[in-house]
Amino acid sequence: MIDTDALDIESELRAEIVRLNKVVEALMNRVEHSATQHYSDFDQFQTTIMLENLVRARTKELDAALRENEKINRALQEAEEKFHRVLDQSLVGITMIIDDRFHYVNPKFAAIFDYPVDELMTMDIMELVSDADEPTVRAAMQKALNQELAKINFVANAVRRNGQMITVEVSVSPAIDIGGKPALIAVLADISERLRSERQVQALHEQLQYQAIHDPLTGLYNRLFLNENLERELLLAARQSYEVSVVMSDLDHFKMINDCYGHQAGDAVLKAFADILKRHARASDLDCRYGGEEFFLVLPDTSLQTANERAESIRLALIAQPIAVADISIHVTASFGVATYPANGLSPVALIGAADKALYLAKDAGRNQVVAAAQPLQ
Ligand SMILES: Nc1nc2c(ncn2[C@@H]2O[C@H](COP(=O)(O)OP(=O)(O)OP(=O)(O)O)[C@@H](O)[C@H]2O)c(=O)[nH]1
Repeated sequence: MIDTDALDIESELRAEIVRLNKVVEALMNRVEHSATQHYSDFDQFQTTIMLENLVRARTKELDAALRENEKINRALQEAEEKFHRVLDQSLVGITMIIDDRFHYVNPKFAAIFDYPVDELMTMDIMELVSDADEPTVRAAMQKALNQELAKINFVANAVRRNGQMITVEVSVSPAIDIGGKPALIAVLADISERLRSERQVQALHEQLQYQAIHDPLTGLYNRLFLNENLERELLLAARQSYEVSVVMSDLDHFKMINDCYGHQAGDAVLKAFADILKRHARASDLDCRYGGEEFFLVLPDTSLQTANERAESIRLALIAQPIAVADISIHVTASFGVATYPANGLSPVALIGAADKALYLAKDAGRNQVVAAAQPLQ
């Protein structure tokens, strides 16, 4: 930007110096002319010398003022050059907007939107804003024009020259006066890549959290999750005085399935049984793979009898659904041991022990059956 005031002063000073030099020249001519014409007297000569001295002194002052002005101009030019260099090298986009049009954009701003600077200077700023975010941008600009806040920050979706959508973070300062018009200065950064990375990190974080507490084969909770949560369930039950039942189940002769049909078929059976458990679980239940072919259900606010009935319906569902693996259909059964807090155990270890004991009894009694923990444990 050129400082027109400084140029005006300089040309005025130069004009006055020229005018004064002409005055000196005219006076000298007059003295010489008077002397040759024999009209001069001593007073006239004195006055002329005095005037000449005055004019020379004034010329000197003006010369000094001119040099000072040149110095100021040079300083201004240097400051402007430095300012432009900073703007040119800025890693954020910077623009000045007057009447919704670009009055200035730095190279980074043009690079963010992939437009040549000249083309941007012919555009309305809303051409860069996504339709959905136009109201947000308009509202922010209005606030800046109204001088409502020291700084207005917002995030909006914008459109590059090739139509690609990007997300930009914008900071707009309150309007300043440029040539009698309100001008907005906005600083902007393309945060699309940062948002993408943040979303990836978030997704990875969620995936790791999921993997930490789930069994990868069946998608059920794992034993770690059960250990961390059963105690909490029992504490809640104690506080609110309700029963918590647990069901431990184990596929019958599972080793034979592996041996006869292969490990992959065994995996398919484990998955199919897990799906049955998921279908039979309420939102408040915990369905876990306890290990190998052993599974565990925690049923809050459920009596021993209800838990027994629910285990029975799972047993029947498994029988009713032969598991298809490739072109064969595998018939599988499972045994179940049921125990209830507080009757069969007060701690997670005691409760799991009671269910395990009942399961052992079910296996021992010929498998494919549900056995409830018979006697309250001490
Ligand atoms: N396919 C597959 N097999 C597994 C997995 N985890 C454990 N097993 C197998 O499960 C079988 C468990 O066998 P056992 O503990 O003898 O029990 P079982 O054959 O089911 O006999 P009972 O429980 O007495 O009815 C073993 O052969 C393990 O190798 C798994 O993730 N996938």
